[in-house]
Parts: sequence; C-alpha cells; structure tokens
Amino acid sequence: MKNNYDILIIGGGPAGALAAKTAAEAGNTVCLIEKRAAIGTPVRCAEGIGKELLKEFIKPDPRWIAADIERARIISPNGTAISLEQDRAGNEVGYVLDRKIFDRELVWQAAEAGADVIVKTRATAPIMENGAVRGAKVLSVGIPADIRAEVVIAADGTEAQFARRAGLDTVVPLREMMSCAQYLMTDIDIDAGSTDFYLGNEIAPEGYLWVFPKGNRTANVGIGISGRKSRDGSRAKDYLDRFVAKNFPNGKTIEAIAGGVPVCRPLACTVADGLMVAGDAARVVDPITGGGIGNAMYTGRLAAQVASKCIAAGDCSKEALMPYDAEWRASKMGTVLERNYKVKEYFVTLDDAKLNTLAESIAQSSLKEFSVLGLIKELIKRNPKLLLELKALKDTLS
Ligand SMILES: Cc1cc2nc3c(=O)[nH]c(=O)nc-3n(C[C@H](O)[C@H](O)[C@H](O)COP(=O)(O)OP(=O)(O)OC[C@H]3O[C@@H](n4cnc5c(N)ncnc54)[C@H](O)[C@@H]3O)c2cc1C
Repeated sequence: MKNNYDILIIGGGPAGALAAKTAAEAGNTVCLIEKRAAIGTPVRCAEGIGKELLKEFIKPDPRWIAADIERARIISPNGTAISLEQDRAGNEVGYVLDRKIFDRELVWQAAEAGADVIVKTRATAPIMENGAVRGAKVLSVGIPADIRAEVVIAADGTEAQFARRAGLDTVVPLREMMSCAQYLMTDIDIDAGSTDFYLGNEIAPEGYLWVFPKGNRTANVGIGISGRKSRDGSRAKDYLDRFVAKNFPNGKTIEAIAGGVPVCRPLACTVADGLMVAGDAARVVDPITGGGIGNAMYTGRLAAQVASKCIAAGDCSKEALMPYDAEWRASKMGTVLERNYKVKEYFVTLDDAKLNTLAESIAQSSLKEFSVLGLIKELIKRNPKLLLELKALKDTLS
C-alpha cells in the first residue's frame, strides 16, 4: 500500500467501484479501500435493476445475472395486482443480479484499469488540513496508517460516516430511514418472471414487501418499513415472518440480513474541499422503488470524471468540485429523485382502503410504460381527483 494517491475511494460497492475504474482509466493514481474481507459479501440488497439502466454502465453477463424479469407487479392490501409489463420495444423490465459476483466484477474492472484495491481496510477519519480533506486515517488489517490524496471520494454507503466526520450533514430523519429485513429463500412457489411488491399498512407500514425471484424456486423475500415504525430491523422482521409463514410455509431460509435504506432527499451538498460523496452516502436512493445500484454507479462515475479534471487543473477546492454536485442534480436522476420523493411523501399517507381503490381502478389495464411516471399517469387518468391531491402535495412541499 502506497501512502499517496491522486484519488482515494472509500468503499467497494457499486459507487466506489465505478469511481475507481473511471479515475484509473483517466490516468490517475487510485486507491480503493474496503473495510470488509470480501467485496460484495454479505449482500444487503434485493438485487433488482432495470435493464436499460444497467446497460449504461456494464455489459450484462450471465455470470452475475440471477434472473430475467418480465414484469413488476404491485399488489394492493386486498390482493388486487397491477402488472407493469415490458415496453413496446420489447425490452424486458429488469434483472435480479447476483451481487456477490456483480460487485466483485465491478471492482475487478477497476483493478484491471490500474486502481489499487485494498480490503480489510477501514477509513476511521478524514485527514483535515486548513478545513480541507487531504486523505484518510485508516486501519488496515488492524494497523493504523495514513493515506493521502488530492481528492477523497466517500462511497461508504448508508452510514455515510466519512462525510459526517468531514463536517457534512448526513443525518436522515428516523421516519425516512427504511428499516429492512430480507431472507434469501428457496423451495418456494413463485412467478419466476415477476418482481412483486406488496403494499398495505398491515403488511408493511409506510413501506412495502418484495419478492424478487433468483431462479430455481429461490427469491429475495424482504421488507422495508418506515424507521419510525421500527427503530431497528427487528420489527421489520416480525412483519416479514408473518408474510413468510402465510405465503411460503414450506420455504427454507438460506440467508437473513437487516439494513437501512435512506428514502430522504439527497445531501444538501455533496462536495467539500478535497471531498466528494457518491452513492448511498450521498442519499441518492430512489425514494419510491428503493433502487440505488444504478444511481450509485452514475454518481461514482461522475465524481471521478469531475475529480480527474480538477486534479489536472491543480484545483480540488469545493468550488472546483462543485460541477459534480450541479451536474447530477440537473440530470435525469436528480429530477426523478425529487419527483419520486414528493410522490413517496403522498403515498405513505394513504390508508389501505385508498390503496385498494387506486389499484382496482387500473388493475385491468396492461401498462406498457414501466416507470413510476407511467403508473402515476395511468392512476390520474382513472382517478382525476388524484391530480388535485398531487398538486396540493407539490404546493405543500415546494
Ligand atoms: C434490504 C435492501 C434492499 C435493496 N434492494 C435494492 C434493489 O433491489 N435494487 C437497487 O437498485 N438497490 C437496492 N438497495 C439499495 C442498494 O443496495 C444500494 O443503493 C447500493 O448498494 C449503493 O451502493 P454504494 O456503493 O453507494 O454503497 P454500498 O453498496 O453500501 O457500498 C459501500 C461499501 O463501503 C464499505 N465501507 C463502509 N464504511 C467503510 C469504511 N469506513 N472504510 C472502508 N469501507 C467502508 C462497505 O463495507 C460497503 O462495501 C437495497 C438496499 C437494502 C438495504
């Protein structure tokens, strides 16, 4: 391990891996550190991703695709299902990945591009000089060391500890931290081509429960509920256990995980002097779908592109790094995050009767557009009063 790099990346998830690959390809000296012993393990994810989104970053490979998904179904409390199907061009809606292999592949590509990848190495604090981040203090296999860098990209996931220690406000309100529990289950009878989302306050208060198939009668069966309903994974697990006992009484659990998904607005600012924040640490998970893999890869890549330019120009101040913050906010991702945050704030207020009414109104139509926007448009078409409610919500929030 050297102790001086152009770019130091903290975290070997999708954000960190794309940042490291992009930065190394641009000719920088790059170090990616990961606190865990093995990249991608344990998996804290339902592993679903849209096909078109994935292809923006990597060529799909059967080694890390567990299942091809043809439709997503949203199932209301009384069992009414809305099916979101493939689009007119025939694109299937998505994949369920095998992230143990997928995450490793991304990091492998970064290493092949020239990045140093060091596991069992945890960033404990930023190295601060005159208010600027100049690297990180680390514990590498338990041994303390300093790694200096022109720019640090903090891609350390939901806890976002590095950015917090560098002085950024990363606090997520309790109600906006989804408390999650998930089982990888086998021997269950499911529709192998459908990712299913179950709604309802008895099933998953202010959240949803998902079944994402992984082939061979195996699936990720998980739940996310508002943190104010569950301070840790334990109450989420109670709801999940009830669902599993009722729907998959003969299923076997292979793995169990708990975790948090921030369904809040992104950080107010994702740069500081010598520091950029990407992926979950920047709070760029979609507040409705809970999808964060694609947004992590997008922000990781963009952060490295902007950092490379700043290093070449010899200025890594907050002002110089700011185009990263401005560009992702103005991007399609930034626009969708803001819109979906507002829509999520509306949907969490709905009781089960309202959810049933909305679902029943469009259950018979086969939706061609697989997107939150397509779903909302269809709901408004069938329930014109909804437009007024959403407008009122927009006025309240903006
Ligand atoms: C239960 C659950 C289900 C989900 N389902 C989906 C889904 O179906 N689809 C989807 O798109 N998204 C899903 N997500 C979200 C998705 O997993 C994340 O958005 C995505 O992994 C974010 O990537 P990242 O690189 O920002 O962070 P992460 O993947 O969390 O990677 C951060 C890495 O940083 C490392 N790290 C942390 N602190 C340090 C430190 N101090 N020093 C060194 N390394 C450190 C961690 O060990 C980790 O490897 C889900 C999340 C959860 C919890």
